[in-house]
Amino acid sequence: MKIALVGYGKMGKTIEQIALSRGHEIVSIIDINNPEDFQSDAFKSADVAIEFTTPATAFNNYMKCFEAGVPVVSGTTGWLDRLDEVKQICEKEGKTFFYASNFSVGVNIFFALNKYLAKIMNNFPSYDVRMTEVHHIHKLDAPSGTAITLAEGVIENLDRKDRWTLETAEKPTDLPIHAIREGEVPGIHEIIYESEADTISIKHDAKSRAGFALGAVIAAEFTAGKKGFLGMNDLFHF
Ligand SMILES: NC(=O)C1=CN([C@@H]2O[C@H](COP(=O)(O)OP(=O)(O)OC[C@H]3O[C@@H](n4cnc5c(N)ncnc54)[C@H](O)[C@@H]3O)[C@@H](O)[C@H]2O)C=CC1
Ligand SMILES: O=C(O)C1=N[C@H](C(=O)O)C[C@H](O)C1
Repeated sequence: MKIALVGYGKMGKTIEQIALSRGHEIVSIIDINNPEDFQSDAFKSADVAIEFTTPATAFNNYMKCFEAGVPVVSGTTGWLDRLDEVKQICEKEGKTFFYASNFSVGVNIFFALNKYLAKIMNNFPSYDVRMTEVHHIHKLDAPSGTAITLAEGVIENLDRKDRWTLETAEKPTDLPIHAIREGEVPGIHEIIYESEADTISIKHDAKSRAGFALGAVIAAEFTAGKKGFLGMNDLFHF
């Protein structure tokens, strides 16, 4: 498969290694200094573009990929206020877009576990819930996209919570997310339920970026040749 990389930072470089090891060809690499390459024949020849850039640049990159007729797989976080626009473009204009706040298989198992635990906790009101996420100091957004997805999973399934907040809960129905930035941590997410009697927590701790990158390449293999708005539920049928 012919892959274009949009964003050649920590994730772009890890994805390149994994894509090559799975027999794919990297036909174009676009970073901040060569946006004109979106119009190149090499970029247009790609079966799929894998986009990992920044919250401020992702949406514009998607539009450039769509204009070039190249399906997009993206994991960039912090831009989801424009998610509905992208979904509408896919629906109305027949474009292809695969999004995941976290591509790691382990985190997607963890998402399912989080929802199940939240459902159980409806019967146990003595437990309050909070979340913690830890990432490297270079990360631009807080809370992480994964933490937001986890918070949405709790809110959809636990009747006593109706929104997430960063750091402090303003009312009992808030789910607070504590975001820590330290060293080169690839990503840790923990959901903590605490009562007077005890604490129950579930935690995912990424050992490196390899799991995210492998998931993104598997998603790209799945996406090539498909139409519409796609996500990890389409891939793994959770
Ligand atoms: N969904 C997932 O599984 C994962 C998502 N991420 C997200 O992916 C994004 C990127 O993460 P990293 O690679 O660690 O960041 P990074 O900072 O190492 O790389 C970002 C790259 O994008 C480039 N860039 C900036 N503006 C651009 C533009 N207009 N066009 C093209 N390239 C541009 C930068 O020069 C840089 O090389 C972040 O939003 C992060 O939260 C990171 C890991 C996993
Ligand atoms: O910026 C990162 O590094 C990561 N970002 C994603 C997020 O915001 O959830 C996924 C992963 O946690 C690493």
